[in-house]
Amino acid sequence: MNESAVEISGLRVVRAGRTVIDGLDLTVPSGQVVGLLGPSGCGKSTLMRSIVGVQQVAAGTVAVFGRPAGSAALRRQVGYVTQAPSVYDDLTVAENLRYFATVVGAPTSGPSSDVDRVLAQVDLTSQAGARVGRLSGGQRSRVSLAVALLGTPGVLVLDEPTVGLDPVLRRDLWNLFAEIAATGTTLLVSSHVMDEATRCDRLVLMREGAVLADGTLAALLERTGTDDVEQAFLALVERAAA
Ligand SMILES: Nc1ncnc2c1ncn2[C@@H]1O[C@H](COP(=O)(O)OP(=O)(O)OP(=O)(O)O)[C@@H](O)[C@H]1O
Repeated sequence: MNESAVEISGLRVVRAGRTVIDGLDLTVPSGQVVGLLGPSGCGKSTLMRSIVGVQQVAAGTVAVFGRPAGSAALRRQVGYVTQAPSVYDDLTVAENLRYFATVVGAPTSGPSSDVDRVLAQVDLTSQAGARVGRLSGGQRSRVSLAVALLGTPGVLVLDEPTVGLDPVLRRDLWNLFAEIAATGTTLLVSSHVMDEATRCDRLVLMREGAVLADGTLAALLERTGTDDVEQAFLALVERAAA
């Protein structure tokens, strides 16, 4: 895996007059599930918005597959699921997908239909005719994910996709992320639940708008001499303060 999916250098973001990301450098390798972990307000969503290209940046560069974040050529290359619901409750699952497939210019019918492909990928084929407003929380999360998978993006940016889900649904969703990554897609998944780290190929720990650590869980535990990510995070915070 030579090519990196995302390259960030010297990123600075100012929101409402306050610097919320300051001089951040990060490389995200291709085809992996990368967990973006850190406490609430540390800047995870802001970093993700910068990668998707919807955040005004004050300084630095953000490139996805070598192109500036947000450029037109990346439109089908980057899938994004925000924390806010972004599908229509009063439409069926299939209607939502056909609508968003049209938006991204993906085929909506026939043997190469992207709608059928993503429905199968998130295991919702049997719910295609159901109104989204009537689905369970876990099913709705998978509809949002299916929308982001339209057009086969190379990078999927998922902002706290497992929040509010029960442990079984969380496990199922993480299994699905691994399956998607196995097809070569890069997933950047944020969470403030540290135990979700065990499901990631690689971790980026954030605190106060900066990257505290970046690497595999095993390397992080070894470096900090700890047994889990929560302890590792605390050890790094203490070291930074020392
Ligand atoms: N719309 C906004 N306008 C101004 N400041 C904002 C806005 N959204 C977030 N911020 C600020 O930017 C900083 C980073 O917030 P961000 O949402 O990126 O953090 P986060 O790690 O994603 O948090 P959470 O886990 O709670 O979603 C916070 O200090 C927050 O108050």
